[in-house]
Amino acid sequence: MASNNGPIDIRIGTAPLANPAVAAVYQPLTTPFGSPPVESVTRNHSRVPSNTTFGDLSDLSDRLLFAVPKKGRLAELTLKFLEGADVQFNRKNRLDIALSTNLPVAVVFLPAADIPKYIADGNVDLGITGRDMIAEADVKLNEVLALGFGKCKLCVQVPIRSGIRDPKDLAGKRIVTSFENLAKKYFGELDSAVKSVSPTHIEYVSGSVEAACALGLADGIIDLVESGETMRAAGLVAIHTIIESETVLVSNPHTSKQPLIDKISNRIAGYVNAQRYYYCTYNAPKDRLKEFHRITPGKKAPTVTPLDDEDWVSVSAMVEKKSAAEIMDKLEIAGARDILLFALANTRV
Ligand SMILES: Nc1ncnc2c1ncn2[C@@H]1O[C@H](COP(=O)(O)OP(=O)(O)OP(=O)(O)O)[C@@H](O)[C@H]1O
Ligand SMILES: O=P(O)(O)OC[C@H]1O[C@H](OP(=O)(O)OP(=O)(O)O)[C@H](O)[C@@H]1O
Repeated sequence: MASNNGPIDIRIGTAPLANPAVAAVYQPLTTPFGSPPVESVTRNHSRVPSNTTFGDLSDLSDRLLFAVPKKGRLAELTLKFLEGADVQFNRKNRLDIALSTNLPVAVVFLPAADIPKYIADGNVDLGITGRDMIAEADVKLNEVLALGFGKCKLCVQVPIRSGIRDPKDLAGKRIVTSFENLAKKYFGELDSAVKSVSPTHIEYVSGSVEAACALGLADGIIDLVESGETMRAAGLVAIHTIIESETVLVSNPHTSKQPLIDKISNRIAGYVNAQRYYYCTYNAPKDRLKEFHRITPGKKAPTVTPLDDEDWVSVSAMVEKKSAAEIMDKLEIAGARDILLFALANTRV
């Protein structure tokens, strides 16, 4: 995770600068932690040399800017959500801004840790990132939708062999983390509560946090835990959860693009819903329909269609993925035949 310490000079993309339209967008930018903000570069044409033509990019200011993680574990899955919402775009090699070809949207690829601040400052309208990143950036955003992936906990961890099991026993000691602000807040309060003589020392590292204790750099760490495998492999144990996180769709509360945000978030909600269900269809003996109704009640009720055999009907219903195998077993035992399970591309409720 990137540090939020002070201005960092970044470039949205690197090359090629030969095309003046592209060069206009490739001005060196500063992050929202410095100035000028991205918006003034990408949307304010006065910063662009007068002989520059924007070409395809001239309408950027009319587009909804949609920030997505450019790398890391959220990046690939996030693209599936854009596909699910039918936000089509062509991303040119190494370009970090891609214009949608079917919606007035520009997709902006940014580090997940920077997305909350860009949205809060109005530099982009909509974005996908982790709740942990939003808490660390300490900004107020509209949470539009939880996306059902990237679930993890931010935990205080200590070496198992240290014997420490109460975070209060870390007051005044050394903590290493990528979540510097949350760590300072948590241990600041803890130091006051236990009236620690010296403040807990918080050290920022950008990755491989779990190595810090073994290397003698820390008495404890604050890091993300999902399966707990990384933690256990490093001989650590979690002694407190600071926040629970999940990947979320978030927007700027003052955006002028609300109608388009509603349209896109509705489509993404349909896609999220589709990930939870399968569509199940099977043939069932007509005289036992009540029993099948109980096994697959569907969202409202199962669809029952007559077959060219008066003793049998075709039944279809949505079933939750997590219990799909169990349901298929029950259907088969109850006498259903030709049981088929289909993945859903999208849904509307
Ligand atoms: N093990 C995990 N399980 C589930 N979600 C996770 C896990 N680790 C991280 N996340 C989520 O993914 C987000 C991005 O994590 P990632 O490690 O990809 O960070 P990054 O800084 O964007 O990328 P990189 O580590 O490659 O620099 C985290 O803020 C968190 O919301
Ligand atoms: O509980 P687990 O399932 O083991 O997942 C937790 C690990 O996942 C993340 O690291 P990541 O793999 O993204 O690498 P990083 O340490 O370089 O950020 C996080 O920082 C933990 O180290």
